[in-house]
Amino acid sequence: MTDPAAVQVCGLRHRFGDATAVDGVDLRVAPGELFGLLGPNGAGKTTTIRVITTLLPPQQGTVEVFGLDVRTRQMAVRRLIGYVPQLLSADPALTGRENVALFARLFDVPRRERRARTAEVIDAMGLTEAAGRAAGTYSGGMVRRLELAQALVSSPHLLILDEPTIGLDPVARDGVWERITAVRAQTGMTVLVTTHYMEEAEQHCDRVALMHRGRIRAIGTPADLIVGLGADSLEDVFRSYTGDDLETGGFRDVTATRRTAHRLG
Ligand SMILES: Nc1ncnc2c1ncn2[C@@H]1O[C@H](COP(=O)(O)OP(=O)(O)OP(=O)(O)O)[C@@H](O)[C@H]1O
Repeated sequence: MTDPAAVQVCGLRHRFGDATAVDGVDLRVAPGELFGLLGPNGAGKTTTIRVITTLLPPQQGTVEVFGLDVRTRQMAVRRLIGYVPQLLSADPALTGRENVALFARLFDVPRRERRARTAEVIDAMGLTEAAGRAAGTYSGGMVRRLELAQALVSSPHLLILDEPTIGLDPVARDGVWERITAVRAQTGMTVLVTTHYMEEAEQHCDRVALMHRGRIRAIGTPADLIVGLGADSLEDVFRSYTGDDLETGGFRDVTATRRTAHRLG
């Protein structure tokens, strides 16, 4: 039997009242892959991710994580996943080390392994020197890396990151990607990331899915999508699928940036 996909989404649909957020999504992420789910604000990316992480039950369609149905094996799925949401998940009053240790307890890292595991992920995220300081004193990039450490402390098989670099300056963004890439190289972990920074997706993702108005419009390696359309960049590919939506406020950068800036405010 072939190994199950890290994530298998079939015919997923999700409505909020009259609005359809996800409109028949099919998606397969292979084990070990770094997969990017791309799309403007409102495309349905976060809703899709919330179903994959078991935070929202699927209304229609099926979702499996390493062969486990999110509907019937919720707890088993949660144990396989590390999730960094867009919104705050670090406590500004706790030190970096205390924040990570808290996640180690929450995610049932065995007591005798907690201290070493906490130190290991803090080190992997380049936060050893700052680990004794309150997270409220961290820069935006450090907070992101702290949240990555929190998600990694339970050694997840699948790391899910919702807009990991939003609101960060280019140096901090590079720092976050550098750490993600290093952990992945070391562990072979599967990474599913949403981003609307096309150049980052082009540079770091093995494959991407372009999502727009609840549907997947294109899926493939960035290079194949670019060559397939005779485009110059992934940004061009995206524009050809989403049309004017990019200009008419599709990427509400400012709102999203503010949301991040206020996370620890
Ligand atoms: N809890 C909710 N109640 C009502 N509508 C919602 C809810 N969550 C999402 N929506 C709507 O569903 C659609 C898809 O939203 P979703 O957050 O999944 O998109 P997204 O691609 O992740 O965008 P963003 O980058 O802004 O997070 C949007 O029109 C949004 O307004």
